[in-house]
Amino acid sequence: MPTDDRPLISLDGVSYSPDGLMVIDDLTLKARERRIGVLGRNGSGKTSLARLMAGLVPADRGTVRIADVDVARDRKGALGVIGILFQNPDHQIIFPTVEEEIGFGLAQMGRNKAEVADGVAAVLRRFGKAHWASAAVNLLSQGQRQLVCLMSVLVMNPRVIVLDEPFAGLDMPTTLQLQRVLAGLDLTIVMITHQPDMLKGYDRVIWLERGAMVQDGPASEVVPTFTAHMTTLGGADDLSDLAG
Ligand SMILES: Nc1ncnc2c1ncn2[C@@H]1O[C@H](COP(=O)(O)OP(=O)(O)OP(=O)(O)O)[C@@H](O)[C@H]1O
Repeated sequence: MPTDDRPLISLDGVSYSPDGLMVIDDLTLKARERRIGVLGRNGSGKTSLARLMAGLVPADRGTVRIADVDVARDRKGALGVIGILFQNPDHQIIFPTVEEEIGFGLAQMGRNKAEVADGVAAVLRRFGKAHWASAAVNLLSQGQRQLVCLMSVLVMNPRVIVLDEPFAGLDMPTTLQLQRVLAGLDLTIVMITHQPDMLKGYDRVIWLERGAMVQDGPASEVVPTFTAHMTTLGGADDLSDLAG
């Protein structure tokens, strides 16, 4: 059977330099793996890379294509191929009720009212949360709000989701529950984190420093090197090495 060898994620010579500061420096990345991690210290450019991948900011040089969609130029096309989940759900949520929040993306994609309602009901059912439909988002816990954000992304049926430190601020049981939900998703996940233990078993891990790749390989190779390096840095006797 013929296979499609084109990369699902394709960054070509991407540079991003807001206010003249080089944040992402000539990055090229072709990826088709299902579980991809991006590791790096504070300020290494991880969030900027996530935003570039989702097409939320345009590259100053180079192109970002997800499933052949130029995500910065074709915003409507981008919604159907890539979704992003931020660290803080409150930076993502804009509507007062769960159903409005989840339906927004579908409306942006041009779906009519009935299609939006069907899509929202289906994703709520899928997660056993049909009773949340008319709930006020601000009365939910942070973990529940993060799940609303995840449903808001999944309802658009993207090929890829980028998760930018999605468990920060969540307690251990909530983190473990959300991790289980994510593990069961039949799509490509790009997990942005500075915590190597989040990437156990990942097919591919990119270690980013100062907007450039330090190492690129399976988690079993990159995670131990990254951890050893971070431990050495953490053992230094002052704060002079704080990034930024
Ligand atoms: N729009 C912008 N204007 C100016 N500087 C920016 C902008 N976006 C990012 N930066 C700078 O680029 C660097 C990388 O930021 P980024 O948030 O991408 O890193 P990060 O690896 O996600 O960091 P953290 O782990 O601390 O969230 C930082 O020094 C940040 O201040």
